[in-house]
Amino acid sequence: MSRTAERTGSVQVRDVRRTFGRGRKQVEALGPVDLDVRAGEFVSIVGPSGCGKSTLLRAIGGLIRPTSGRIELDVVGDHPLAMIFQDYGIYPWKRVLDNVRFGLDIQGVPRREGDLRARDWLERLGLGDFAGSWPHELSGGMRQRVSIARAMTADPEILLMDEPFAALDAQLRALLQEELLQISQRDPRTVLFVTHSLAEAILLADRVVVMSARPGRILLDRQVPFGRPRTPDIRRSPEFAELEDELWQTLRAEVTEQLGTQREALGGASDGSR
Ligand SMILES: Nc1ncnc2c1ncn2[C@@H]1O[C@H](COP(=O)(O)OP(=O)(O)OP(=O)(O)O)[C@@H](O)[C@H]1O
Repeated sequence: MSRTAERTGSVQVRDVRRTFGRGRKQVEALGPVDLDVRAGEFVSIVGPSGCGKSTLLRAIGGLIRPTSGRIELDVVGDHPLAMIFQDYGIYPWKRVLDNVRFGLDIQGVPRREGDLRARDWLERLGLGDFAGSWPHELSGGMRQRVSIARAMTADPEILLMDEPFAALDAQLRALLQEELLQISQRDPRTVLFVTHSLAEAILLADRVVVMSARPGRILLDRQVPFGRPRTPDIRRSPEFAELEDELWQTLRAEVTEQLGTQREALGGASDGSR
């Protein structure tokens, strides 16, 4: 059983802002954002392109510092977080098993135990026969499974997933969504999941948060009206369609506004050049 049985892994984001650059090149990327995620809760984050979703995730993951505000994680382990990115983040020079064991190697877990845990997750993700393969020998979907296996093997209290399925074709994406749904129900833990797909967001999460155009703030925070365990069949229910529609209405307004601003900026630039 994972550490969430001890109810750790909650996340508190308080009045967090992040800017990049200085002077005229300064970009207000994020905030102010307030967000509470309970231990064991799965929260999906959606928002227009460039609104600061990755920035928020990277700040929670400790990869960047907020410009202001604070982030608190209620965790007990020394390595409480794992991140999964769109580009898989696996090392081409390491075989599959070594990639999956990598986080454990860093934690100083003995190799034998690391191998057992890594093989266990490779089996669960249908990659048992590929432990000795090189990443280039795998398909995109298999590589993404390797990065999921690596994150899960580390048994993090908090899992941060940044558009993990964006690079996959529609069928593979649907398959991995279903696998992730099963994994997250069998082995619950705190997950923050960034996606551009509203249906994916609802299928997987307990809550969906919609962010505004940059600098991203939280516009809508909705509980998903389906308990656990659930199956992908919920996609066919009227409640699913209703929530998807509500999220889209909010998101649509933001995307439209963003497009308008971009058009104005382009129009201004071309006027100026005439
Ligand atoms: N290291 C950086 N230096 C300068 N600007 C940055 C940096 N990282 C992000 N930004 C800017 O901050 C804004 C938010 O970026 P971020 O990647 O967080 O958005 P996002 O919502 O994840 O976008 P997408 O949905 O397209 O992946 C963007 O305008 C981006 O250009």
